[in-house]
Amino acid sequence: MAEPSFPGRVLIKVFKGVNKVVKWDKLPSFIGVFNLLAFRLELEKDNLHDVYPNVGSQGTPESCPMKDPRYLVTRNSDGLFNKLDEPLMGCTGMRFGRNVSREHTKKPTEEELLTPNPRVVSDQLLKRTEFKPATIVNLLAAAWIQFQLHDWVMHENYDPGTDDIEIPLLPDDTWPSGHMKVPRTKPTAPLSTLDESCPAYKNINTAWWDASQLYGSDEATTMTLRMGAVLGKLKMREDGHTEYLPRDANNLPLTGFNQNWWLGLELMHTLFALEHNAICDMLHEKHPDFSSDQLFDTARIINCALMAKIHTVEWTPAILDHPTINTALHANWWGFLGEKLDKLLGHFSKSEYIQGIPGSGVDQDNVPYSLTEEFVSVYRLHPLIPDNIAFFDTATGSHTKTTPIAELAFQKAQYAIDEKTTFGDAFYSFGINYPGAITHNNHPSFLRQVTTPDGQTRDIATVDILRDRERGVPRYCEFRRLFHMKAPTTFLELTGGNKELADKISGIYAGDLEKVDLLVGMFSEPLPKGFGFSDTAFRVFILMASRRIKSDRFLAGTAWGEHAYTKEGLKWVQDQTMGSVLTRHFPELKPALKGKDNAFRPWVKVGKAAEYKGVETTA
Ligand code: HEM
Repeated sequence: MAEPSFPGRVLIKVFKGVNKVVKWDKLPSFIGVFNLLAFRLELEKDNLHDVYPNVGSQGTPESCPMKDPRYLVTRNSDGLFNKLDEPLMGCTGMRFGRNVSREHTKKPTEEELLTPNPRVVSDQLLKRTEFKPATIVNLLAAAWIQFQLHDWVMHENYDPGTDDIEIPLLPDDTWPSGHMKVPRTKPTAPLSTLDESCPAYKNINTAWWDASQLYGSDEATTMTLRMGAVLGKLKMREDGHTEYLPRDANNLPLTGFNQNWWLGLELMHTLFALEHNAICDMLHEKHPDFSSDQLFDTARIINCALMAKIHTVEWTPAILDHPTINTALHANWWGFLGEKLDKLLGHFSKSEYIQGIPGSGVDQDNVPYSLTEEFVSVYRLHPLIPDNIAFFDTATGSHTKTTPIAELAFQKAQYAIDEKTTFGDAFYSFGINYPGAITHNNHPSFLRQVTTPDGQTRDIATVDILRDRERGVPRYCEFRRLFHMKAPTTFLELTGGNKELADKISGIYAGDLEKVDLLVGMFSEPLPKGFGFSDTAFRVFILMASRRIKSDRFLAGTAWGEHAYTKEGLKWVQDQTMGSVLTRHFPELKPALKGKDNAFRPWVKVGKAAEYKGVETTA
């Protein structure tokens, strides 16, 4: 919890008054950014909650000594030593924190868990009836966010059959086997009596922005991924002119985190593994004295920071296409001085407002860094996934095939790359395919009956509802109040005047607005102009997006500098973009990216691609 300074308190108060008359998104953007800052300061004060009983749980230099001083300037795969005096902070296996105080996160009774029936919510409110595209972004934006999410979070569930939740099915439900069972989330061992009534869950990935989805969340995995590669590189499988991610015995990719795999993740992981290897080549040329470990370590922090920058100044402004957000997010990275002046004058100020959060000094707002249950909930963006992908030839734009995602998922993800489709073609196709809009009745059919490689068949829409309840995430109205937002007082207000939707939701929730699930509420509320997801979700992002950078020694702290990154490395981070990464590895994409300053917005339809009239690329 961070008590704001006097000017901060004034800012919060002023904008509380202003927002009674004008909402933040309607203000001119140079005022709106201060409104967002006021939100952030208030959220930092009230919405960061540790779930450990004492600070000792984050480890001490004595209980967890750093045996190899290399970790002063490079990341440890387990997430250790990011904070030197509390070395376990953000590590693999540490608990998810909370954005609301724990008395609001009680474990539900079985009745609360299943009311209203989550399968009914899935069937009536979430099931895709027709594909509704999100036309402000392309399909790379969907793949990117899942790729990032796998860097930050993942829960651990019980093995199927050990402790299942059985979801009652209505008589006409066609679910196979007639029984829908979902293994419960595994709670961590209680450390206090509070943990009994409000269980805590562990994050099986590191919570740091350390690209653990690519490099692994433990040192042993990282070593495996490097085995057989030289000069600090990640191992790839070469086949003619194409480099692929290597496979395990089950034909799943060998990478840092390979759950919930599909072609989108195949593309992202391949691209950033290639980028890692290109950074190693650059470093080797400039620093021929570097050992393989030094090359790996340095390339990893450069690659991680580049991804953090791409996410901050490219992905987020693409999906939240609003001038105030654009200004605020560029200020997060570059400060109000802006990119051009930062590059011209060099990094001279420690103020995050003047030159951005990187290098401005670590601050965890007096709460140990973790990602939170509420953060996971607002990232449940499964409607982004379409059911089919249309593929095109990069050179001619000719349509080559349209393939159901089910045939491009898990072990089959690499099958899209064949004699007709190169990686370049697949990237190009993602550049002009739309993801689904994050709204009602748009969860893909593929994910509403999906069998994962562990043999479980789940309806992810049902699971999305169930998990938030199970993990004690407040329902929509309470969630909004706890995030300092006004809760709606009627169903009609919730849906912004959409009577048909309001009546439908009211019917499902038996007229009790307080019972409306967070996800359902977020999908119902009217969006600010240009927004791809709800203002409610955005409040969590305002807080947590800055915190991910500001808490991290390798981004905000003492390890942000030439001594760790090298001069060339820092320049690489600051100069490269998603577009330059794509065209470095796939130069054939240049015509499609011509004139595009953001690779997550729909690309140019080259040649014959414009003739294709399928829903995948045509709004
Ligand atoms: C084809 C693509 C995808 C597949 C196959 C997939 C599958 C899954 C599965 C099986 C789970 C675990 C469900 C459980 O709790 O039992 C899950 C969780 C989740 N997915 Fe996806 N998903 C996909 C795309 C996405 C995308 C694009 C997002 C957007 C960020 C996303 C966000 C999440 C989140 C936030 C969770 C909860 C993670 C946790 O419990 O820690 N997924 N997904």
